[in-house]
Amino acid sequence: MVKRIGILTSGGDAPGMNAAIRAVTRVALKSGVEVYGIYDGYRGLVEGYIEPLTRNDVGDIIDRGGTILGSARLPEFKDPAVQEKGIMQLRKREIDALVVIGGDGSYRGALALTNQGINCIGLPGTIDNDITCTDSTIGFDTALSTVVEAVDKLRDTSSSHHRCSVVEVMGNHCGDLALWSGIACGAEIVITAQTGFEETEVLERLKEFDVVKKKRHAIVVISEKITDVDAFAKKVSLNTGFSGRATVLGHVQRGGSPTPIDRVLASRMGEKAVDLLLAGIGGQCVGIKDNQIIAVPIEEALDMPRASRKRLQDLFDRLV
Ligand SMILES: Nc1ncnc2c1ncn2[C@@H]1O[C@H](COP(=O)(O)OP(=O)(O)OP(=O)(O)O)[C@@H](O)[C@H]1O
Ligand SMILES: O=P(O)(O)OC[C@H]1O[C@](O)(CO)[C@@H](O)[C@@H]1O
Ligand SMILES: [Mg+2]
Repeated sequence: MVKRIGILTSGGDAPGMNAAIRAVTRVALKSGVEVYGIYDGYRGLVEGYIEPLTRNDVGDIIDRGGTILGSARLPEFKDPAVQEKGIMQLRKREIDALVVIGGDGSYRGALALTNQGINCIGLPGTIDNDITCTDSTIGFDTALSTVVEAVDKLRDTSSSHHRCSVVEVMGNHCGDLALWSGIACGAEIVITAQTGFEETEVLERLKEFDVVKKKRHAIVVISEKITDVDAFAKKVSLNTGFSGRATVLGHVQRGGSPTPIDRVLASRMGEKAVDLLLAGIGGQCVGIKDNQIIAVPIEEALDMPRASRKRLQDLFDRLV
């Protein structure tokens, strides 16, 4: 029977991580399990930056963005010798299981620990929505709201000045933030790793929005890591009737108070993580499918091909 669990947040932070920390802590404490907060992700695990969490420690945080535990990226954690140091820190404190809130990279660390005898459960805390086994990750809905609010504002000023706003959004290699916000904002063009990027074709389409459709503005939402948006905006100015402006939304997308949807999702997922650990289960990650909270082996989750977004992309095309 598990007596003491640890919890850490790892990788890029995401709004709703605090709600998950709160849920895990409170559900565990109510089940008679002690909870230890591990600070700064796997770095804190390896260095022993670990403190007990009480019910009050996780009070007043459900509405707060970021993570009270701090997060970090520690590439060295791929090394089994470094993992061993983390395991020693847990054994010293008789912590026998762990909840890891993070993205796919963090899940790989959780899997490695599970394979060495520390049961870990992964919760999908990332704005990228790039964990295939779940319809939504914790933080995606909030980041999407942030993007939508920003793009709506850019549309106002773009319209006034007959401009094309090229808006770069995060997502790592996942185009969900771009596609969802493109639909929600009525963007003219969405570019993701899945759509591909043919510069001359995009410029031709922009000319058509200007000359044929007589649009006062054009919004191009583009996923990060595809092209240099400043250089592309200059080409828009040179080759179309719009004057181009690039906006990189950047880390503003990672902050802010989580939406109610993210708070509830995080609470439901946190509860599931504790229930799995209480049942002696590790090496799984929690997801939501068709509004049901599920658990999938981490290995399977990491191997799943990304779900096709063709239907949503087709919808976007029909709405333009
Ligand atoms: N193969 C691996 N084995 C062990 N640990 C890993 C592995 N890959 C990543 N990690 C650990 O997980 C941390 C977070 O991974 P990563 O930077 O990929 O972010 P993430 O969890 O995918 O979140 P996000 O992509 O949302 O920022 C890494 O810094 C490293 O400490
Ligand atoms: O905060 P950092 O380390 O610059 O990482 C940025 C990356 O993290 C994320 O915000 C979350 O994975 C990605 O969208 C982005 O590519
Ligand atoms: Mg990732």
